[in-house]
Amino acid sequence: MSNERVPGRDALRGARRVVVKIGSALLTNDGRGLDEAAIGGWVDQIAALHHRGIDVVLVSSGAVAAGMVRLGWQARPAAVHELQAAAAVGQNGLTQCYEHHFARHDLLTAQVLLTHDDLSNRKRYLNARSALRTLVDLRVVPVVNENDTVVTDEIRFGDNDTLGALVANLLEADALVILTDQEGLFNADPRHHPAASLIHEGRAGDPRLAAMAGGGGALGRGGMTTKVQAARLAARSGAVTAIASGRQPGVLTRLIDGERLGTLLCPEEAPIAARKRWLAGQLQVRGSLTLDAGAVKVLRDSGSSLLAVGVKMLSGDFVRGDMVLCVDEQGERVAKGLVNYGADEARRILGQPSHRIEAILGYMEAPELIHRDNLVVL
Ligand SMILES: Nc1ncnc2c1ncn2[C@@H]1O[C@H](COP(=O)(O)OP(=O)(O)O)[C@@H](O)[C@H]1O
Ligand SMILES: N[C@@H](CCC(=O)OP(=O)(O)O)C(=O)O
Repeated sequence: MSNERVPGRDALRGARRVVVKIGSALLTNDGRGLDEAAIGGWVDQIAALHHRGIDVVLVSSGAVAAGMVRLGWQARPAAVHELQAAAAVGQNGLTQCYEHHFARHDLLTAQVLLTHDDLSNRKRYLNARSALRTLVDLRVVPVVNENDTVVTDEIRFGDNDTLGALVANLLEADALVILTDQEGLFNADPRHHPAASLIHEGRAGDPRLAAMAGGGGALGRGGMTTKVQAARLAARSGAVTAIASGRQPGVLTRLIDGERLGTLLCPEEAPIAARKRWLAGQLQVRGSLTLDAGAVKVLRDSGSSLLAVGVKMLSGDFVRGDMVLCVDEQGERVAKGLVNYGADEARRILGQPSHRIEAILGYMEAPELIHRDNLVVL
């Protein structure tokens, strides 16, 4: 065990929002039914992080594997209708198990089942995003899985590593933690190469990693190939990805404490710069804010956050977390960013100093209208 400081590990240490993905092999103890004791242990760690104020969203596989055990099937079926049936049976068990363990910590869970279609269709993407954000704001722990009973090949993610990365993008999470049955990414599959060595840190986009990663075991689907791809996807919105063994005691809390466990894959650029590039690439804006000359100057010259006091007008029907365009009084584009207040609330606090927000709205979501980490100057 090493406590040596490694730069990328600081991003994990400072994480405020984390997506944790747990794979089938771990959850079902290699196919022997849901491993209740292990699940209880991960839930204890997630609850500890939650009580520290860190938002945790869980992406849990295991529906098909748990359903197979409940139905007494020895091998993963190939037929889609049988996979769907197994998933329907197993998802029930998963939900019960998480609900039971989180209840020990007085935490509520919510089952969120998604398909690829839900995230590629703009309207459904926004619905999924606002539902997940609302759950997180309510301090509920969302437990996400693919909606296996309705997926067909065209609309399936196929693996929950990808789903985990897309959820990290959706929620602008700081980190994606993928728990699996190996210590991390090795330079060759350790099941076939016992002398393979662990990669401690790497760049998410490094093509050499993809070459080292192989396919998965009998229960899982994607192996390391999809985990490395997921790290690359997560890096688009600035999230770091850790791949680590779910069997390491206290793995989640130790990772978030910055301990050098598993494999850490970082965005090519610093997380904030990566997030800004991703923001700049988001085409859809839901509204616009007209800034006064002072606000334009501080955004351009000092990279400051945007405060309501510097906004003169707004248009559009946006909700908290939507992308809006900031323009100057001549209508020139100045910046784009994710707003902390929906249009109705924003209208009420326009031109007001931040210390008045609570008196006007009855609560304060954040002192700034757009935080500088979520703002990109054009
Ligand atoms: N380079 C590698 N390093 C580590 N594991 C690898 C590598 N290449 C392939 N694997 C395989 O990936 C498996 C984990 O992926 P998978 O079976 O899909 O698990 P999960 O259910 O956690 O997603 C490991 O058990 C291992 O055999
Ligand atoms: N939605 C599927 C997950 C399939 C999957 O990606 O499994 P894994 O590779 O173990 O994460 C299930 O719950 O069985």
